[in-house]
Amino acid sequence: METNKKVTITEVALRDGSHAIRHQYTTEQVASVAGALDKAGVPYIEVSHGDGLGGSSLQYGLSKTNEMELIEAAVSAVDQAKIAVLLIPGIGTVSDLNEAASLGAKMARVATHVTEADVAPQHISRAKELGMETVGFLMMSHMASPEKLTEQAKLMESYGADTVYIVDSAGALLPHETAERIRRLKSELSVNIGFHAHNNLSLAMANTLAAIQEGADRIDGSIRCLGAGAGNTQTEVLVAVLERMGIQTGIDLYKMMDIAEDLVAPILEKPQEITKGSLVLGYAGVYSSFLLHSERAAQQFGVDSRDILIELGKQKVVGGQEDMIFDVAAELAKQKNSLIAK
Ligand SMILES: CC[C@H](O)CC(=O)C(=O)O
Ligand SMILES: [Mn+2]
Repeated sequence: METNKKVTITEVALRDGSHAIRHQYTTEQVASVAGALDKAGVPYIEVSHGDGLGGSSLQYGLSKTNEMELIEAAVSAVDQAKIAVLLIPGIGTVSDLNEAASLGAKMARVATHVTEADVAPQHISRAKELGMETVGFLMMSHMASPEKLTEQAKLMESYGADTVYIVDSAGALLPHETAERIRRLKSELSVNIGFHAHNNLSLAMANTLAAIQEGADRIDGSIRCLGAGAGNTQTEVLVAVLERMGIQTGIDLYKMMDIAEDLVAPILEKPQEITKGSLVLGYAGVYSSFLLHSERAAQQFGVDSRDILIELGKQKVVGGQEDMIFDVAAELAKQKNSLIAK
């Protein structure tokens, strides 16, 4: 692998990690983690509800703290780092984006299902008008062929995205599939290409390195693996690995290790690991953010959460269809009860 290369890291624990702690971040936690990440040299820190701006709802999970207060706290805590926000059109609105920008957010990551980039232009243009850096974030990328993904990535580029991300929302991609997708985007687009992994099949690091090898410019990580499902590529580990490979991130490894240990570990309800539930997310190709919802539905309906996830995978359920989790659980319970009654 080439050396003297540079990779730009976006830390997503304060957004993707929100799923793992049921959106219970406090302003104190966000300010202390963002401030410490800033001092460690992390260039971009994403802060929002797990499902992006406007995500706080019964459908996606209510936030303990209004995300605008979290964004404001993060902005005040940093000197060099830029605060990013995630926005899924339809969940987040242009007025959410206006408010986040007025509070000092400098990057908008506009996220769509991998085949639905065409819902993004309005939000990308508004973010640009607001002077924000823009990212087109193609979620559930394992569900599209490399050809389809390239077509959708080109749409994001045509709307003005400065960077286009391949997002492995389910942690389902294998390294050769990641490499193939990044290679195509690098050869057919002119903008920066990014990669966002989930570790459900223990492949986040392998996929990330495959992406970097193919020329990915930007990589997402979550410190202490604090992200949905089994978490993302673990940022402090990535910093160490890239340092060993001679790839520059500008991030201080010792400081990151201390933040992980002293500030982030205490936030976790339990250590991040690949549980049977998160493994099935990757195996069945289901949104990582569905994990806790499925576990709750399994308990409520007395069924196995793995069966719910496998069925959701078969039905190719996508983000925004969280209500299907309960429908599937209810259907499985009905089938189970009718078998018992026979
Ligand atoms: C529901 C939004 C989602 O968490 C965005 C993301 O990080 C992903 O698709 O992996
Ligand atoms: Mn994610």
